[in-house]
Amino acid sequence: MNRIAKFHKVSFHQFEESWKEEFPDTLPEEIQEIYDGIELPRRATKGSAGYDFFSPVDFELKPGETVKIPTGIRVSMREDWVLCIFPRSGLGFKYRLQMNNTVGIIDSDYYFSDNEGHIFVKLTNDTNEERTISIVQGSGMVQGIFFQYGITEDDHANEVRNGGFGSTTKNQ
Ligand SMILES: O=c1ccn([C@H]2C[C@H](O)[C@@H](COP(=O)(O)OP(=O)(O)OP(=O)(O)O)O2)c(=O)[nH]1
Repeated sequence: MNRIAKFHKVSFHQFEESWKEEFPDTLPEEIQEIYDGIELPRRATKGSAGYDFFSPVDFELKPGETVKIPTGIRVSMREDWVLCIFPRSGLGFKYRLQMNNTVGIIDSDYYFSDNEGHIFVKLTNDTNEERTISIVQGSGMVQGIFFQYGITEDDHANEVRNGGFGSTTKNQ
C-alpha cells in the first residue's frame, strides 16, 4: 500500500476565520468547541478506499438547500498524488445528497496556500422525494480517495498555487 499523505487539522485561527464567514452567528466559544471536536478523516475498514470526512456539527438540509462546510482539515501529500472527494453512497442513494462540484479535487500544492489548504465541501440536498437530510456531528458526510496521476511529457507548468476555487484562473 502506498503511504503518501497525512491529514492535519488547520489552525484554530484559520478555522475560526472560515467558519465565521459561512456561519457568522456562531459564538466564539462554540467555534472553539466545534474545532476541538473535529477528527481527522478515517477509513472505516481495512479494505475501504475512502477516508470518511466527519461533519463538524449537526446540520439539516431541506429539499433544495445548500451548505458550504469548512472541514477544519488539510492534507499534505506527495506531489504526484491528488485527493478526490466524493459523496458517500448511502447518503446519495437515500437522499440524493450531492456535492456541488460533483467531485472535489484537492491538489497537493493547496496545502501551502495562505488558507493552510483548508478543505471545504459544498453540499446540496437534491432530493426528488421531498426528504430533509439530517447529518449529526461526527458522522461521515463525504469520502476522500487518493490517486496517483501522470503529466504529459512536454508539461512545464511552474505557477505556484495560492488558494482554491479559481485561484489559478484570475486572468482568464
Ligand atoms: O471541493 C473542493 C474542491 C477544491 N477545494 C480546494 C482544493 C483545491 O486544490 C483547490 C482548487 O480546486 P480546483 O483546482 O478544483 O479549482 P479550480 O476552480 O480549478 O481552481 P484553481 O484555479 O484554484 O485550480 O480548492 C476544496 O477545498 N474543496
